[in-house]
Amino acid sequence: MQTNSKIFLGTAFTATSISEVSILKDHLFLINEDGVIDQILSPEEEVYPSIIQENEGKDHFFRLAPGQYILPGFIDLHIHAPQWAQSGTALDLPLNEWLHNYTFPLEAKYEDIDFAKEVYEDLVTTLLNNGTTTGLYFATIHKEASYLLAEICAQKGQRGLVGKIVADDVEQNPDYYRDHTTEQALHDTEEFITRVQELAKTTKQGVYPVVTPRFIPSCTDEALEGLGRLAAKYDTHIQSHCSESDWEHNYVKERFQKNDTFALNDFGLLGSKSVMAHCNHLEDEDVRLFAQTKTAIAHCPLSNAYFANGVLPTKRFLEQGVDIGLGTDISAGASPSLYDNAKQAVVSSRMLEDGVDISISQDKRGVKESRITINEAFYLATAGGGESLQLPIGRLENNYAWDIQVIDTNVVNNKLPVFNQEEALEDIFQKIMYLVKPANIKQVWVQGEQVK
Ligand SMILES: O=c1[nH]c(=O)c2nc[nH]c2[nH]1
Repeated sequence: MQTNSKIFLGTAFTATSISEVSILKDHLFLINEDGVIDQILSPEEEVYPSIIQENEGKDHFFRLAPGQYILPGFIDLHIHAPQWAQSGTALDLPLNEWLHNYTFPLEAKYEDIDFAKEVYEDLVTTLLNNGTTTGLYFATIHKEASYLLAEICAQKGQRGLVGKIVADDVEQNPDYYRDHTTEQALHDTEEFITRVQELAKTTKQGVYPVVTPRFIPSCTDEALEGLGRLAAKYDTHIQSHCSESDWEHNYVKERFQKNDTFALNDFGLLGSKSVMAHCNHLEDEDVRLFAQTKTAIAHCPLSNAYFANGVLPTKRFLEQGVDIGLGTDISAGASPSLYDNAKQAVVSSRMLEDGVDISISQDKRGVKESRITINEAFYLATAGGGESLQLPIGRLENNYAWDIQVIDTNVVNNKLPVFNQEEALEDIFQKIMYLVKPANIKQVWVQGEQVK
């Protein structure tokens, strides 16, 4: 091993397929200077005892305590950073009214860089404390505050993918919160991309600029076209909202006589580095287009309960070959925790399968074979997020980044109900997924560096 590298000894869980979680009991994880997993050794390997003997007690050797476990860090595919300031409030209106009555007035305040600093620092720290090692963020229309968010991710050690929002349509956006010309919106986006790409050169874990049309209703055709061109020119990630609610889905159909997916594709906004939030209203041809273009979905189950007018058929879309990860969608989803969203993804899928209106006969009430398991929700929060972003993250495998959370099941203020020292590790894993709180997340590491 190279010098200055790190070695971890402990039991870990990692997704090896959409439905399978592999248990790496008492394994050694050898991490290189770039913060990448170099080797994973099981106790059966010949060199295993000698590596422990040579390294135990040194600064770079980390042995987990009894009751502690390693999980990959979570990957949050959809966060509205400015909306952290209203999380847990203002969820009483449908999407378009919510945007105009609460969200645009709040986001307009991020012209004030001091306000942005206060909120963004608190949010990035909170997400790290919840085990989120990578975040895909919408900022606001303001280029300075958007850049500040990328800087804060860089400083705090989180892998941040950040977009300056574009919203230039005079009809759909209020005067007080709008890109005032399309040219300015595209110019600011290009400047933002090049500045963040410069910042990335000095950031171990990576920060990435993301081309971010808020959603089709916010943008003129010229802006959407220009953003497609910028994404291609700089090979950036792309994010937006797609077919989220009945209102939004129908608005796009009326404007373009086609669905969101095909309109976005015409503007060059679908592709292997594109992540579209929600997508609850996709039809079969839309799903095929996503699979063909390798466009991913950010599934935000808590938010969907308020704004989507339906449940994402996660199981079916996964079977149709679409990459899917999980998003908190702060603040349409009030919780900063992907644990909460993983649980909700399971719950929502069960309700979709069974149906909810008992006045309808049982055989017609639900959508058969829709349920997902907690293993599948774990896949979405980890490996699925990595696939969606096309980054080597979200799995404990050679050549993946050492982005992990150390879970302590024995903390005083949230001890998990493990009473039998011989309890099956499969069951302990499920208890972790259902019951962990930030207090249990003892350490967080990103790209081989400790950030909590
Ligand atoms: O959940 C959502 N949050 C938003 O901020 C937003 N903007 C457009 N569509 C949206 N959906």
